[in-house]
Amino acid sequence: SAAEWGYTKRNGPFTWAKNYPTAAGIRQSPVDIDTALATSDSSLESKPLRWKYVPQNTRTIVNSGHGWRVDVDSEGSELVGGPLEGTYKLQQFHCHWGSSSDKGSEHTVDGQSYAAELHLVHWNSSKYADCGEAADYPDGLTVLGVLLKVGAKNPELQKVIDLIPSISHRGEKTEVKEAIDPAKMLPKTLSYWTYLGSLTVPPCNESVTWILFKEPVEVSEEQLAAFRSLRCYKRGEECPCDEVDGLLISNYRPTLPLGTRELRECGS
Ligand SMILES: Cc1cc(C)cc(S(N)(=O)=O)c1
Ligand SMILES: [Zn+2]
Repeated sequence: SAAEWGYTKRNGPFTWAKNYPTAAGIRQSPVDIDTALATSDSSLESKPLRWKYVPQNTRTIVNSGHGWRVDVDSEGSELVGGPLEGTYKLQQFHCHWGSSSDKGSEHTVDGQSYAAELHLVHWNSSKYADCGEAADYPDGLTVLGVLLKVGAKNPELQKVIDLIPSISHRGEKTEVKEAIDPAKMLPKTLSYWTYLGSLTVPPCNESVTWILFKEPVEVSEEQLAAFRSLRCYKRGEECPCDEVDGLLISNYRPTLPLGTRELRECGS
């Protein structure tokens, strides 16, 4: 419907606050990472970030109309340590990109955009029953962010790309037959920045502890082009968005002010 949020002039990030007032809050994401502001924190260094994923638990990939999303059976996964209290479980992962590879990441670093950004969404299973409930609490969610830059073809992400033709239109979904290992999409060095923020999509709940790895991971131009071949409208319907024939060529939210929030870092 026309009211549906998106990334075009008519329904894009600058219109979201109309229907989703939280989008105008003071704990919003993404933000520009001003590396000079980051404070290193010994407590982060003393509790290394640790994760365990079950590749066989990656279930389905869906075209949400806002991008692709791989839904995961949370059982057996866990993320602990670093800034986190308790255990978080993996719920889904997805990506944000731009119409050309000079932009597309959601977070920027000292004003620099990357070509894309991968998000692994986790929910606090120590305190809440599921992701939906957790999304309503300030300590409910944690998203691991990975900056993607143009380079070599990413073999693990290629398993996602191979499925894109079968979810070309909004609402289409398919089984993930070949297990995708989220751990293989993370950078080698585990240095990261962390701050308290929000979902970067409506309703923009202010319930996310962001952990953004410092080291970018490579993805090829062809793989980025595949992301941009997704359509934002349903098969058989005409294109509601004023994008080039409804292609999802860009789905990143511009940065919001960090304000008085603390930005911490772990590792060089
Ligand atoms: C829970 C959730 C859902 C979606 C679609 C996207 C996010 S994000 N971009 O904040 O990682 C979080
Ligand atoms: Zn995201």
